[in-house]
Amino acid sequence: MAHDSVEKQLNELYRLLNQYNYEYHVLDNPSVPDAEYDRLMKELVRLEGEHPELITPDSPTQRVGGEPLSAFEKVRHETQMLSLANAFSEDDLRDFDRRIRQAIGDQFSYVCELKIDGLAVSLRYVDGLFVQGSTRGDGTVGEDITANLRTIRSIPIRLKEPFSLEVRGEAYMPKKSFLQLNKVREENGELLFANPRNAAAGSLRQLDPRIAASRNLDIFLYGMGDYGTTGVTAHSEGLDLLEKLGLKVNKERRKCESIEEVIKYINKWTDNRPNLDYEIDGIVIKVDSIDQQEQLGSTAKTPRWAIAYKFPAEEVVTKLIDIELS
Ligand SMILES: NC(=O)c1c(N)nc(OC2CCCC2)nc1O[C@@H]1CCC[C@@H]1O
Repeated sequence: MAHDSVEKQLNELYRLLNQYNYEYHVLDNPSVPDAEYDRLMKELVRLEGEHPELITPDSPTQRVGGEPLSAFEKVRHETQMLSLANAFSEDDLRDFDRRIRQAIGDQFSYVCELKIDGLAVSLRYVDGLFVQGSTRGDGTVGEDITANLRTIRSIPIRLKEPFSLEVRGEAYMPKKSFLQLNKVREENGELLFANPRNAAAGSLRQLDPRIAASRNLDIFLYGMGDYGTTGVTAHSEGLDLLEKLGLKVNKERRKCESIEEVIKYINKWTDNRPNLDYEIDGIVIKVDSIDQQEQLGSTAKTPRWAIAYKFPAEEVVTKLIDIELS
């Protein structure tokens, strides 16, 4: 390496560090020990220190931005970020299924996804480079939280192929990180977060990206702003494409050929939910074909081709608070 040009050395370090970061944070399957990653990162920091003019925004050293922002800019979403109508029972699911069949007939498939209990966000990539990230907001206008989203290690700064697309997903805080964060806050006499969703939302609304970087946030992507240029004809294909590009997509997704299969999937995850290391508040059910989604259309706020089955709210064990009788 010593004789290569500095640019070549930098590019090789980018390539290795991005690959190892992807294996660790997206595949959860590192091929080298952490010490090797740290050694290469130190080497990159040293080399960039000697040649600061060669530092580029997609360098692995640029994930955690510099100064805190004074405020968040507004971002208008190219296509509206819809929310979901809810189903609370098997009957609600059968009504949903009946409405679909009345509209497009019986020849269609569903895709079921775990409903991640976090904060809906949008990531924009241009020629493969992560250029902007924002909150869903009211579905039309959100807040620019690019600096905070860059700190999420499972978000690639550069896609594996130079696609320009807008992807949507749920940023979340893993259960373990939530418990650890509240333990530290309790020790420091600070207010505790009520649940991982609030902790994730609170972390992404920090103006100082170093705070967001310290919160061990993660993300699952679940869709695109529009499938137009990708040539994808089904939602399930779209998710496979996002995975191919290096984005983190939840592996528990499942194609279902009938509402019966959907109900079996829901029952499986009702029981298995405690074993996940992130919180889910339900199951999202979507018609798979993009053409059929377009035939079904949307209301002002929610698609007619998707619904969220919500788990019954767990009985909240209210901790008896000893009230000091003054
Ligand atoms: N939270 C989720 O895991 C999730 C998901 N897996 N899939 C979708 O699909 C969108 C696409 C069209 C309407 C909803 N949305 C999700 O969360 C939504 C985002 C906004 C409100 C819900 O949290």
